[in-house]
Amino acid sequence: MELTALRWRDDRLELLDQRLLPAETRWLTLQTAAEVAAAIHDMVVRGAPAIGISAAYGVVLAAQELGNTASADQLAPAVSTLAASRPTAVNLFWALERMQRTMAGLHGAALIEALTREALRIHEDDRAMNHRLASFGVPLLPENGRIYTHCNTGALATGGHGTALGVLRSAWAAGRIRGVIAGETRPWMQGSRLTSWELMQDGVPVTLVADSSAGHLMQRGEVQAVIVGADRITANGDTANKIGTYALAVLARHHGIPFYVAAPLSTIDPALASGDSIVIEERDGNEIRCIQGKPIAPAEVPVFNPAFDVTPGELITAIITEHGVIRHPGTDTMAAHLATVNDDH
Ligand SMILES: CSC[C@H]1O[C@H](OP(=O)(O)O)[C@H](O)[C@@H]1O
Repeated sequence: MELTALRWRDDRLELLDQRLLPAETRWLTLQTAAEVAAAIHDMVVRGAPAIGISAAYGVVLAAQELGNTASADQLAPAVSTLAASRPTAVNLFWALERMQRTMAGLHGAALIEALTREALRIHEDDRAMNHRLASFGVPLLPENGRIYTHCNTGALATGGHGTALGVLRSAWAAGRIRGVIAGETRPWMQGSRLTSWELMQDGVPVTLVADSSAGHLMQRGEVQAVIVGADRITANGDTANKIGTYALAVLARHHGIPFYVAAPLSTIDPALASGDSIVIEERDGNEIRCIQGKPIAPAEVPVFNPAFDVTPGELITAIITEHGVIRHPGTDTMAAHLATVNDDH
């Protein structure tokens, strides 16, 4: 059975609590929009697409609570609560906007039914889209290469299969690559706790490494390409992704190694001209002072804990979406890609 981070069952949202993986598999059942917003903020569920899908179901839960009084106006507070859960991944706001467009002219049971259909569509579309995205990404990877990836961009971060990790899953299944190197991804350890766990379940050869060894591995010729996900891509191809991504892009450029970003169209934010405008989430300092709640630093030491950084488009070899490949990301190539999408839809 395909691994999933979330499921909609009996009109309730069930989330796999990713804070406990890989030691414990525990599902939480959520009944309100406020519970979903808290789960997103606390990273019970994380990953840009998975955050958007969860927020969409959060709107359905809010509408169910309102019942016959459900309307766009009545749902506005719940939408605002969900929108405030995390600031960087644009998929959250994209999904909420799709749900708001669905509300037009509907009330009560009809509104609840329409919102439920839309949330399920967002969920199913994401899983199908990841497989299409992977089909464009696999041919880009060096044959028999070992590919470095950062953070977690798999089934646990999306509606299923994954973005960057979806490309790697499909590449392994196609016999294209010989394995994956997963960076542990401090401080939240998505690489060690989630990516290595996902890949081992699928029998994909994975080697877990400390983030700090990435340059050494590239210098020794152990890495043939890097592929990562994204949380927000601006009109000129600048890409916000998990903290540490920018350093990997600089290292890859220095060593002449291709650097790919895999992300759905819902992660592209053409309203922002460049990465300078992206809000970078700062998280609690104890995520760095502690590991799994155990102190590894003085309790009062000042901490700076940005959850993301921005990689300039000129350091990215190509951005892979479900619609194709954007080589040499920049304002013109991004606009051309989006134009072909509009032409096809
Ligand atoms: C396809 S997931 C995209 C993105 O989300 C992750 O961040 P977080 O775990 O904090 O939600 C990471 O940046 C992934 O690359």
